[in-house]
Amino acid sequence: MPSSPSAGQRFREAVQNERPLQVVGVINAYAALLAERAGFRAIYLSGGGVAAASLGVPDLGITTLEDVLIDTRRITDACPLPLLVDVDTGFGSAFNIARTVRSLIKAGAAAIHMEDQVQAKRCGHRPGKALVAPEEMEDRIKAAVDARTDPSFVIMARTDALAVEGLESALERSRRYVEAGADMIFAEAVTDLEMYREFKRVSGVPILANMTEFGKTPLFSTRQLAEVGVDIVLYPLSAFRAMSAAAVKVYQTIRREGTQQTVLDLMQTRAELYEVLNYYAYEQKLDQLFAKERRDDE
Ligand SMILES: C[C@](O)(C(=O)O)[C@H](CC(=O)O)C(=O)O
Ligand SMILES: [Mg+2]
Repeated sequence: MPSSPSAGQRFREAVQNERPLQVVGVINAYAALLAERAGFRAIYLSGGGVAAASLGVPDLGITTLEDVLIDTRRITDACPLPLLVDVDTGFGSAFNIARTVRSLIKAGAAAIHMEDQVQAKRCGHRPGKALVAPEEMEDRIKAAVDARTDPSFVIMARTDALAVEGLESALERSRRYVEAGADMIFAEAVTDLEMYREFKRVSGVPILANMTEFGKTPLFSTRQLAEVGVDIVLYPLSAFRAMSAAAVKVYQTIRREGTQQTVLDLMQTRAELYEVLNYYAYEQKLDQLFAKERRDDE
């Protein structure tokens, strides 16, 4: 067991210290550095984001544990903030879920969210979702909890039931998932602010609200969400959507105009990039090392 607070402990502390805790999606290690500089205390690896950005495929359960681990490791190597990772349905049955949990802890993740959809899952804000029985989801949660090598590692259960079975069922499932060992609840595709209050009441654990854009949930403010007891607010793909729109503009302009002159103001400058990466400190280190080598040679 590590002596300094584990990633899971740091995530739990962040949930306590900031109310509600804003968690932003980081599509790669560099985005994680940008989020850290903007002042966020926790970051997120989106399943839809791994699918789209790392593989160029839709969010339909196509990615594997390995795909998610690669992105997780790169992010946790670069950035100390606690990372919540989307593991979709856990990547298999009980033993696979155990492996998912153990591997993600080793990869430096702080928390996972796992959902009650069938393995051929869909984005939570699209039609055609199908769920497993609550008993099967309870088994998934028990497998995850049992596999934890760090008791602070956060197992968050996501329920997609609201859109499929209605509010009563979603609430009942949340209650059961907490009883099975889930530390926190992710109420997916919520349509009314007041519903969060119900999720909080029945589950009695921290609640996450997903403020993904262009979906089923209105873009509530942190103040509105705090009033109904939400503990964590997620912005899974906001920066990725903005980066992608900027990229389209830049590509189209260069192609059309034969120069990037008119889109320079969309770009981060070289100096800004280097500042984020601490480039000059690396350069100085190199200079020192080489100077030392030269002295050693003399
Ligand atoms: C949170 C989510 O699971 C994700 O993978 O980022 C997605 C987000 C989205 O597609 O907008 C989801 O809500 O299903
Ligand atoms: Mg997802």
